[in-house]
Amino acid sequence: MALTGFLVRGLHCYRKNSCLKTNSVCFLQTFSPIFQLEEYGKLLSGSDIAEKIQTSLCDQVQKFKLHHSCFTPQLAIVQVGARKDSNTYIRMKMKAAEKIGIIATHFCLPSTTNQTELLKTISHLNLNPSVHGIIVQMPLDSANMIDSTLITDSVIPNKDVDGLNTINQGKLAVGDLASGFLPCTPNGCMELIRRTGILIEGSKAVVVGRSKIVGTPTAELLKWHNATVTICHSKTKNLPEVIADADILVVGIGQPNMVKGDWIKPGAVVIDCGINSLPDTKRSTGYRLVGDVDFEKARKRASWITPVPGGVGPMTVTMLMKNTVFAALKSTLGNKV
Ligand SMILES: Nc1nc2c(c(=O)[nH]1)N[C@@H](CN(C=O)c1ccc(C(=O)N[C@@H](CCC(=O)O)C(=O)O)cc1)CN2
Repeated sequence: MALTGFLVRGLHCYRKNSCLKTNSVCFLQTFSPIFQLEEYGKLLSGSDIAEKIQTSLCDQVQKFKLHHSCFTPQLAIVQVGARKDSNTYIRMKMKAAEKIGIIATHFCLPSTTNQTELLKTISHLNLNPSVHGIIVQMPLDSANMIDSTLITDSVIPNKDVDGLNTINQGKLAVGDLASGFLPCTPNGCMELIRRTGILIEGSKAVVVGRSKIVGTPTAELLKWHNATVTICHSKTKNLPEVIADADILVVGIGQPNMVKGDWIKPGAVVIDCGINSLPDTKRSTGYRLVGDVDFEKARKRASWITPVPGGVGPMTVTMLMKNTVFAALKSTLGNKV
């Protein structure tokens, strides 16, 4: 391990106490720096953090039920078509909801569904007072042309637990992080970054990708947490040089192993939002999942790095659950939340 990497890690770890998967940060702060001379960045396990948050959400729901016996958060998951990946994600959402005490209902519409029919389904859910949160699983797998922005905008803002409605995205754009819903993957990324203990304020953050679901809102969140943010996209020149300056790197471009390990600044926190499936004949499934970052090489330079699978994905599901519980609390307590 290069000395620079070791020093950066030392500083980074010293800044703030953090609640982590392992007790490694406290360990580093308390004992001899020699223990910092490890060769690899620490794994930032979204699976472990997600499990802890889900347990705490479950406790909150149970406690609240003691005072409001009829309190049961309800989530409607709307799917068009039957994409295999979407089926997997919806199964994960249903499982998490059950664990927490949220009633999740899956509305599975055929791929022949047209825009008018989909809008009608959403309108019913908007009007149903027992439904607190609505998510339309993306991408839509329809044989018809459907305007996905029109669809996400048709979910009323106070049930938009996906945070993709233009009203909620607008709130985020102007720095109102409290009154609406934050989109799930970006909120999950922030939670992961916070748990490393890195000081976000004043840090240099680079976000690769400008999608509505990941890149753009993550950049907004980092900006409102006082990082200096650079957004990169397909037309960015000198991407490796821009990435080399990042204390915090968030990547969401959907291109397997696109970000190379030697582009990473030693000591950087690396959050990989990519979930790409590559053929792998050695596995019974016939494929393996990889992120957008070349994990094996990047972990030799990063201070913290998320794996794929088990990184950002489980946090996305968990933030959806958190938003749903919040939506149910708001609808029960009104402005007192
Ligand atoms: N309306 C939305 N659509 C989509 C969103 C979203 O936030 N809102 N995000 C993604 C899909 N997604 C949630 O919907 C999601 C993606 C990945 C995971 C996850 O936990 N993945 C596992 C691997 C699962 C596997 O075996 O394939 C992991 O990374 O460990 C959860 C949710 C696009 N659509």
